[in-house]
Amino acid sequence: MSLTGKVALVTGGAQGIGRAVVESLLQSSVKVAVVDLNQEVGCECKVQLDTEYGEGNCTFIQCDITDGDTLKDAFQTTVDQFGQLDIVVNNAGINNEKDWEKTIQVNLTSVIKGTYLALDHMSKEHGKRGGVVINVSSMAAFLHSPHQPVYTATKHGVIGFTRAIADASSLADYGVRINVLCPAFVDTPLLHSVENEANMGKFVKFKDDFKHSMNKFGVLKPPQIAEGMMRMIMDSSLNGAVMKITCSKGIHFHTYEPLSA
Ligand SMILES: NC(=O)C1=CN([C@@H]2O[C@H](COP(=O)(O)OP(=O)(O)OC[C@H]3O[C@@H](n4cnc5c(N)ncnc54)[C@H](O)[C@@H]3O)[C@@H](O)[C@H]2O)C=CC1
Ligand SMILES: CCCCC/C=C\C=C\C(=O)C/C=C\C/C=C\CCCC(=O)O
Repeated sequence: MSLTGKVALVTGGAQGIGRAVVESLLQSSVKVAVVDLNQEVGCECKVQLDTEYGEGNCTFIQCDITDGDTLKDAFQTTVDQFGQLDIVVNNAGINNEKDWEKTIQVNLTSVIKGTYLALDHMSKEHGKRGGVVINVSSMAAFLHSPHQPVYTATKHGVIGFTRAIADASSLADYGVRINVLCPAFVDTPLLHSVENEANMGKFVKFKDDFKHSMNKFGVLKPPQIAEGMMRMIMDSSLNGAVMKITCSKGIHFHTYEPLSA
């Protein structure tokens, strides 16, 4: 897939993994809508991106992705401003075991909504030209970490939803590839939330165990995740693919046993 002239929307794009993805897209001459809850960080991000990549190539849209109408407006604003939509990265996520229902809303429900909105704007079913969606899960989807039961559940859910809707896209010829990316630990503000009782609730007592895991498995940098993301966006053979990124194996794909009768 050539990226020249394409338009992307990245949720949670103002910092961390999303910010690294936004920069990689801008480096490939993609126009980008940065959709994020955090007004202050989002505005700072926009100023820095304008300085580095030139004005008119990105926009910041303040949006709480858990508010369905606001998320819908963010998609429409992107299309109104840049004329089309080709790439959607449903990246925004939180770690909050205390307010675990919010974690489900942000990490799973909003990823589903973001995927359906992406299909509204890109699917051949709606007379559009096709495109690509990448949903961000986590290596937590392959573990059963006692520190983060609901976070883990949401990340399992993102994989299940993405593989199923990718099959639907293929069967119904939506022309939209839908893939999922699962990073191991990445050095972002989210990773430091494990220190806080406000995030971890009663599981905060496991924080030393968690730090032991980080030491054991290592911590990636956001540009390493952006590299995997760009591969998934550009490789037109990928639909329903589950990419893992770890310190030990780098970028690789999860494989599933075929079902037997
Ligand atoms: N940092 C890590 O170790 C790993 C992170 N991930 C996943 O990667 C994704 C990005 O995480 P990080 O960059 O680490 O987090 P981060 O906390 O650094 O950045 C997340 C961004 O999402 C935004 N956001 C949060 N709630 C939102 C909402 N309701 N509406 C709109 N924007 C919202 C935040 O304002 C922030 O800018 C998440 O889905 C996370 O679960 C996956 C594996 C490892
Ligand atoms: C333990 C509490 C974590 C709270 C959430 C904070 C960060 C989230 C991180 C992730 O999503 C990644 C979580 C787990 C997987 C990490 C590493 C597995 C590496 C496996 C390997 O290298 O083979």
